[in-house]
Amino acid sequence: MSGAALLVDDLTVEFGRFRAIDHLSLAIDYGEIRGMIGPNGAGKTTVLDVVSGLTRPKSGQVLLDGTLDLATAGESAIARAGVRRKFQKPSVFEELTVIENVEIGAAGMLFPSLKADVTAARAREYLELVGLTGDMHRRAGELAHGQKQWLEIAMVLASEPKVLMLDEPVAGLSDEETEKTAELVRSLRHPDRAIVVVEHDMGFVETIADRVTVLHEGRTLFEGSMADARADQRVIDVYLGR
Ligand SMILES: Nc1ncnc2c1ncn2[C@@H]1O[C@H](COP(=O)(O)OP(=O)(O)OP(=O)(O)O)[C@@H](O)[C@H]1O
Repeated sequence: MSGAALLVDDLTVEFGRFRAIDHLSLAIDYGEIRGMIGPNGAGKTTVLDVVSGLTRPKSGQVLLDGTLDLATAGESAIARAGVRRKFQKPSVFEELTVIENVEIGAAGMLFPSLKADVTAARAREYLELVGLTGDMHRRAGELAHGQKQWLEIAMVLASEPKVLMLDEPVAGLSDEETEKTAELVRSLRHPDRAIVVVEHDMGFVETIADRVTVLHEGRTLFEGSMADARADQRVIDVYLGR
């Protein structure tokens, strides 16, 4: 696939009289890893919420493959179309084993009506990818915080998403775990997949993102490489220099 996976077009989101997203337009392409950064309250989570069908905009569209409008589609239709999100806090089935978690997959948890079961062989492949094969028969509840994050990434991957959204994937992780997560996320880049990462750890973002979008007050302040973002005076003023 090529071209835009997600096309956010003139999106406006309001909570009461507060405008969280203000006529935002942006495109995220297949094959890319996009960092979505900006100060607290900039609107990053709100954008992910609209893409996943949790928040309805006042106006505008979010097109998947130029056709399905995620701004009006239902949550499970969005998931069925291949849009998946890993929330900040890991949510795994603590009582099940690591491999059972992947076999069930993220869809099984969020949308029981979706058939997302994967075979044990496939589940092993995903566990290998995230470095958890040695732990596959342990109870998921016994894993360390970082390992739970990686397990949940394997669960989300099991549904082979075209759009993968990661919400602060390295919050609370050690430097070593952060480095491992960066390596993992880079390995997920695929021509048929678009990856969006919201994160405040700029070192992490720099090592994974092809481009970053800096949001500020619900609008795009900057779009380009992380290196150029660091040198941009407006970005320094509202975010990086603080
Ligand atoms: N359900 C809601 N009701 C009212 N205001 C909301 C709601 N959700 C978000 N907001 C407001 O919208 C703005 C954007 O919030 P959002 O969570 O998208 O920011 P963010 O960029 O993700 O910030 P952070 O980095 O702190 O997670 C904030 O001012 C927030 O208080």
